[in-house]
Amino acid sequence: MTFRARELTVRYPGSDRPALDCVDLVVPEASFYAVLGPNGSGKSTLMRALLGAVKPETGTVRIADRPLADWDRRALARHVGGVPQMESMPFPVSVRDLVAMGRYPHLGALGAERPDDRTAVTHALEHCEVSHLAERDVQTLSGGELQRVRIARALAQQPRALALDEPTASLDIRHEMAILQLLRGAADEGMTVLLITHHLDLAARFADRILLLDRGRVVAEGPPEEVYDAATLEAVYRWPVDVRVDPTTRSPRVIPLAGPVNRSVAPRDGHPPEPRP
Ligand SMILES: Nc1ncnc2c1ncn2[C@@H]1O[C@H](COP(=O)(O)OP(=O)(O)OP(=O)(O)O)[C@@H](O)[C@H]1O
Repeated sequence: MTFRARELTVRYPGSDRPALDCVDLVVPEASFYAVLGPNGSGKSTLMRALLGAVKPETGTVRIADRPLADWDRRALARHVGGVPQMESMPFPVSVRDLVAMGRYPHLGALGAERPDDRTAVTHALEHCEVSHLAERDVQTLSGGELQRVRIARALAQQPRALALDEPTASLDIRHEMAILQLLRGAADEGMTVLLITHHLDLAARFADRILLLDRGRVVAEGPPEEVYDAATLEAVYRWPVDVRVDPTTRSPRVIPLAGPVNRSVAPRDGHPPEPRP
């Protein structure tokens, strides 16, 4: 499934500047597409606009060549999944039941689970290595465990396109790599994966294409080797960097250099901090 946006502009109520400013993008079918950019550059807003969660001021979104507005909400939920950056868990619910919610758009009129639904839930729990937590209340999970459960819910949905907003932000190295490999494999098998991340090196390693946003605008778009230009990244992130090809992964690696600010937390009048007791 392809995501297409044309001249997409989103402005939040009361805001003097748009969060997204005339953004064009094409996320090709069966690709792994990463969206990068500094804090507040519009990445989450782009994901919300592509999934119909915020209404653009101007511009259009098409999913699988059909305007977003023409999609039946239930059909859209069957085909397109999303893992938002944050989500509160206000009610006690077991991990298995939360992951099973990913099956809702597929259930029949009576809402009864079929063997296919149970298999999808079991596989999703396994893929995200949370089967051992299946009976736990989600409110008792650690940050990384909950993150993996939320990804499992999206996988249980078996969408044809999946958008994820910083899904590995609280994961350790093993689980982060496992999830990225899983998403890469899903893209190779036909799923369209849209990933928002701050991990420049991992994005370069796993993604086919990168969209770089700054202050709501597209600064660069293309394969990682093209987008990862040191001068461009320095200008966007306002921090000096070096870009090298990693000899092991053969993908670009961004090395943040010593920066111009925040070198010390000592008081500005020159007095050293009080000694600790
Ligand atoms: N609901 C909202 N109401 C008003 N302004 C908002 C709202 N959501 C986001 N914004 C603003 O829109 C801009 C883009 O926010 P967005 O969350 O899309 O950035 P982001 O690139 O995902 O940032 P981060 O890397 O910090 O998650 C920011 O200036 C933000 O403060």
